[in-house]
Amino acid sequence: MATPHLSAEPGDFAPDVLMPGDPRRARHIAETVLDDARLVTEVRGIVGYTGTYAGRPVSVLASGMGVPSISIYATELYRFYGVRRIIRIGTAGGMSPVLELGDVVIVTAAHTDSAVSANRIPGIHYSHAPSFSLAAAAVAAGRAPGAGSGAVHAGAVLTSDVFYADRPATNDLLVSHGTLAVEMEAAGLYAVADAEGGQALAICTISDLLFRDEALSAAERELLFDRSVQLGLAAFAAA
Ligand SMILES: O=P(O)(O)O[C@H]1O[C@H](CO)[C@@H](O)[C@H]1O
Ligand SMILES: O=c1cc[nH]c(=O)[nH]1
Repeated sequence: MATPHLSAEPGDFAPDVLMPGDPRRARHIAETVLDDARLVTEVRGIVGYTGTYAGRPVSVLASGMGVPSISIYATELYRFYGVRRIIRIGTAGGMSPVLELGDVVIVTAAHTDSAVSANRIPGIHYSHAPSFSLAAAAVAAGRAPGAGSGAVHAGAVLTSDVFYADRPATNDLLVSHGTLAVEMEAAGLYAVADAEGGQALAICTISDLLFRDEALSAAERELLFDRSVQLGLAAFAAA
């Protein structure tokens, strides 16, 4: 049975789903990483594919941008399609000066200004955290020999509703409290996973730096995901 946002049939999605924001990135992952990938949904151009990787069934579905969008797709996957684990394959803006373009951040916590989370549990400042086993497995894969060049970090991000934000003082405070980067979905994914009894992780590639005028082109952004996809697949296999 289809949902309002997914035209896939029951059983079309694997229990493990990689979730990039961009539908083109989802197609690229399906075509270059999965074996025997087949299209299972394309409502609103949000494409999803299911195939195998190293003999294990794996799906990839785009999330669109922002907490509301990823919350819809993650809820429908966990609630109606039997999905158990979702790993977001995203980009993020580097806030901490320890980061360089192309570095990978395994998101072990997500602060947020998102209105979606503001009143999730009234009176409570909710902690947005990933599955410990997925995060630990991804960190271990990032430290393994042959994991590729560029640093792999583990730490907190800001999940923001606002892409074009002008808040240097807030950013300084976040960095002084250990925040590494900013993106727009991880906290929403983690909260939905908690609410639906699923597991989740976000692995983000640094596509631009907020403290220095450097950014990757759209084409470079597309190519840089290979390493985070490999870490995500290794985490699925090991966790
Ligand atoms: O590259 P994705 O995964 O979409 O992630 C980041 O890029 C988008 C903003 O350009 C937001 O969705 C943000 O979280
Ligand atoms: O949300 C995002 C994603 C990438 N880069 C940013 O600056 N913000």
